Amino acid sequence: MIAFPSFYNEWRHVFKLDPDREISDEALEAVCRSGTDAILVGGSSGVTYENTVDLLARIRRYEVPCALELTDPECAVPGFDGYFIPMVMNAKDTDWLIGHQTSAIEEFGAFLPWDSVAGEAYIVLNGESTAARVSGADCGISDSRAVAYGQLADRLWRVPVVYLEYSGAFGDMKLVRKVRGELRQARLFYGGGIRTSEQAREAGRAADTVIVGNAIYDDLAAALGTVEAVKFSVKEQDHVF
Ligand SMILES: CC(C)=CCC/C(C)=C/CC/C(C)=C/CC/C(C)=C/CC/C(C)=C/CC/C(C)=C/CC/C(C)=C/COP(=O)(O)OP(=O)(O)O
Ligand SMILES: O=P(O)(O)OC[C@@H](O)CO
Ligand SMILES: [Mg+2]
Repeated sequence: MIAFPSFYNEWRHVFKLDPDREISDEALEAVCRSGTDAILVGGSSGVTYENTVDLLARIRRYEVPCALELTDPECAVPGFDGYFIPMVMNAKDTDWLIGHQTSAIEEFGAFLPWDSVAGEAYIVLNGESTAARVSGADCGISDSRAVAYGQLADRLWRVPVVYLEYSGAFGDMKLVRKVRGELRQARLFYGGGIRTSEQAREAGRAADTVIVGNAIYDDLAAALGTVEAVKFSVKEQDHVF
């Protein structure tokens, strides 16, 4: 029997680092030694094999687990602890839901370390974000539609991660709670616009895993403060069956 991937199951707080953005050695050390549960490497644009290898090599000076979000087969660098493959549930063009992923697997699937690979069912909700632009996501969906996307991914497709993505803007925590409350096996990742400890705490109460990205580059001290805020927050309710 093939083991179900679970390298991310205990993660509460994650820092997302973008290979296309510069980070000093000092800042990277602070991020890696912050007590975060993992570093997720990924970006919606400008990610190359070279900048991904370079970032991985620098992160490997530290003990923190490190996973890659695969957004282009060209950037599939070996040596990460795990790999995520995003699928955008609310993409207008199904290429971003299953098209690009299927083509990549058809061509390169034999080289994937499948036991360390997990799908992510993205629901992209900030129309201004790069992920929304790249995938042509329909961000004007109703709450009930977002909940239904989560249920479909979780209950029909058994995708292990549902990712509510507000990249660049702090999202609606009521909706995050609602979507998570309807998941039976998937973990709910939340990411977007976390700039303060209070926002991090709120997100930590609503989601299983909280991802902080852009703040690392814009306000490192505030970003570092989110680790403790998430880790000491208590999730409000657990999965309802
Ligand atoms: C590991 C290994 C050795 C493998 C070798 C074999 C191999 C090449 C296998 C291929 C694997 C595979 C199936 C790849 C899939 C590639 C693919 C095209 C996936 C589609 C990804 C997708 C849906 C992209 C749309 C945009 C999106 C949802 C991106 C993810 C989220 C993200 C990174 C958001 C943050 O972006 P950022 O740039 O920070 O945005 P802001 O400007 O808002 O900050
Ligand atoms: O960059 P921010 O806005 O923190 O969002 C985090 C992450 O969800 C991006 O994919
Ligand atoms: Mg970003």
